[in-house]
Amino acid sequence: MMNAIVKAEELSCFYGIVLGLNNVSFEIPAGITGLVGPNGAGKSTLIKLITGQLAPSSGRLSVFGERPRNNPKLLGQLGYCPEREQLPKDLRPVAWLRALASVSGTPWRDTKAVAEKALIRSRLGKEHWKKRIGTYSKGMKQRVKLAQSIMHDPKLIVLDEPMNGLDPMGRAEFGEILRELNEQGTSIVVSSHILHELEFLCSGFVMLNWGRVLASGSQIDIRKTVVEWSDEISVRCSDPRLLAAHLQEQGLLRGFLADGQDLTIWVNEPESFLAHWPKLFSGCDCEIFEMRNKNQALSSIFERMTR
Ligand SMILES: Nc1ncnc2c1ncn2[C@@H]1O[C@H](COP(=O)(O)OP(=O)(O)OP(=O)(O)O)[C@@H](O)[C@H]1O
Repeated sequence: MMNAIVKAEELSCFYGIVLGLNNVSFEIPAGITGLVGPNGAGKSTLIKLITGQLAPSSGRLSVFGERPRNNPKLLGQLGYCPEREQLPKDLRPVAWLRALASVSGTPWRDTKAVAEKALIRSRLGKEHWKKRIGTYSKGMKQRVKLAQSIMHDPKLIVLDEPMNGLDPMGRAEFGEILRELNEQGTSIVVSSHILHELEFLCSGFVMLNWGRVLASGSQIDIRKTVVEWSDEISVRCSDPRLLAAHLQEQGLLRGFLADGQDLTIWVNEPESFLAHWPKLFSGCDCEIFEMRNKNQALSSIFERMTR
């Protein structure tokens, strides 16, 4: 890939014998990229590798062409927004950010401007600046954390599950802020265990599960992969032949096999089928007991990610 900003080659990271990431290779271009996968998939591990907090156990990872570990020059170009909340309840946001900027080497007289600019960019309304952070909503705290990560004007911001706990409106607003930062030239890597949360925001994804990359690339690339993996679907139901006829009438099937209460179907457009199956099954007088993809692992991931 031309101009990859993050490149992993056969990258592994183990915690003792626990597997964090297992031999993954992928590239992330400039733009907004989602790291998606269920809990324990390896998202935080990857984020900690990108931000130099962990060292690879084997393989290579480069960010803007350089190794992140023990690389202060590179780390100065990265912003990190951790999953955990580590904000002081009793401070007001400007005081907190000024302290951080000062610790990072900004001359004290400049810290006010730096802190305020970051709060404006992360869209924390000025009317809230006089309140203590402890009184803030989840969404407002996220904005303070974001401001914290962009004070030094990084080229890449990495955010670990920033949408967690936000309501749909809060997620949409936070997405807007990230999009605006990206339009101003900052690349963004953002993780979530819910694909749906990031679908509207990210141009590309790295999909992880059990420390492995299931798929990576643009939304279009990934959809193609998912389609290839899951065109065979098994259904246990009260009347397989009736259901097969119902689906066939709608032109959805390439083929089917009915055996007792088991129906195996090969669908033409798995992605759309899996997204709409309740609607497609409705109107058929057949009770559905269970539905599985040929690739079990994928079906559960797919379900969890697309829910
Ligand atoms: N400090 C650690 N010590 C031991 N094992 C760890 C440590 N951190 C993560 N792991 C393990 O590594 C694997 C990947 O975890 P990781 O936190 O990267 O996943 P994740 O996708 O970020 O999940 P979550 O959304 O739950 O944070 C899991 O099996 C996890 O238990």
